[in-house]
Amino acid sequence: MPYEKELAAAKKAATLASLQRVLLQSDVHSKSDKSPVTVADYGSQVLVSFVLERELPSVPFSIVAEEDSGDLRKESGQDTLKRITDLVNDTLANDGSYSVSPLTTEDVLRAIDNGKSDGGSVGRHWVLDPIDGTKGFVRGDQYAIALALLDEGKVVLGVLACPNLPPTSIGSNQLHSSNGVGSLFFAKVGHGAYTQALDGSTETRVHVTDIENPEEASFFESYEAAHSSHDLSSSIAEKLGVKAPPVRIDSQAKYGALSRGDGAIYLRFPHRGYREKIWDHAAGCIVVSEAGGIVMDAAGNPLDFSKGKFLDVVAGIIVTNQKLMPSLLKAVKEALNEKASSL
Ligand SMILES: Nc1ncnc2c1ncn2[C@@H]1O[C@H](COP(=O)(O)O)[C@@H](OP(=O)(O)O)[C@H]1O
Ligand SMILES: [Mg+2]
Ligand SMILES: [Mg+2]
Ligand SMILES: [Mg+2]
Repeated sequence: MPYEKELAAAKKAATLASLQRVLLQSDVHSKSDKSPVTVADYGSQVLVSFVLERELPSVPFSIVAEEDSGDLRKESGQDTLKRITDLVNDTLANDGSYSVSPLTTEDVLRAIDNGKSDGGSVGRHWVLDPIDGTKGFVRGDQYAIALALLDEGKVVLGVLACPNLPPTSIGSNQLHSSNGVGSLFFAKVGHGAYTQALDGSTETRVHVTDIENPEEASFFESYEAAHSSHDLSSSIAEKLGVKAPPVRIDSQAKYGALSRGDGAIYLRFPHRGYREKIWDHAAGCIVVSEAGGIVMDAAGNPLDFSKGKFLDVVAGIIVTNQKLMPSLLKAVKEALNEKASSL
């Protein structure tokens, strides 16, 4: 079966990365674009790179990943580098599946730098967001380890590990895992999407909701208003006739929750000038598509992951089922036109 080994390796990598035990509020740093990064973001990138290299030793290796080692190579980054190294070694030792001598700080820097690839339309490239939703992670809310594989520019498999998303469906007031077990979602092109509890229970196939009436639909959007216009999505929801208030959660956990029918629509409208990155959508996109949903930009184009690390979309990203997409696209067009004429 195509991509079977790769999917198994990706599940193992994302699951191991989700087992890091960290003190939440500490160790938050600011990157040059002012966005936060934590010891756990780096640790996760190291662990995923390490597991993929171990599990797929014969394959040439390319990863397009969010984090880089620049700040950790500076004098001011030495403390953080040490903490990342300890965290990764603790996680590997607790897991026990790999008998290795502890990684050195040099090994850690090298593993982070494995993520330097530019991706593109030729060959195979892993796409990694080691912690998606860092702000959610720091708050103790939703976050995801998101890993996908591109082959000739197309996403062929994806895995989302969501440590704070309960394995049973969420309502708007039950967003947190009550027993501490999270959810894993995975999909392979042409083979459907599946979920299992992050502690490894049996897998079940997932489908997006089959709701046709927008009045019965609920929608997801970013928790952070800086990441997506809440005004625009409420205007779209109103035009469409959605009654329920927005469900705001961080990260690609939104794609996971949508793939199992917890909500019907995901709206994302970044503010002017922001360019989306492939690692923020690749894994979520294949999980939802294989669950029967559709992911498009606001002009109705499919997402193109073949152009390098950026994902150039028209105006925003919208996700829903086949039945609701035509009326959603119409509502989006109207809301965008209204916004343009009011400027
Ligand atoms: N100004 C902005 N507009 C849109 N997205 C942004 C943004 N700043 C950061 N992001 C992205 O939004 C992601 C989180 O998505 P969400 O809003 O759905 O929780 C972040 O991922 P990281 O947390 O991996 O950096 C980051 O890539
Ligand atoms: Mg980030
Ligand atoms: Mg992200
Ligand atoms: Mg991230």
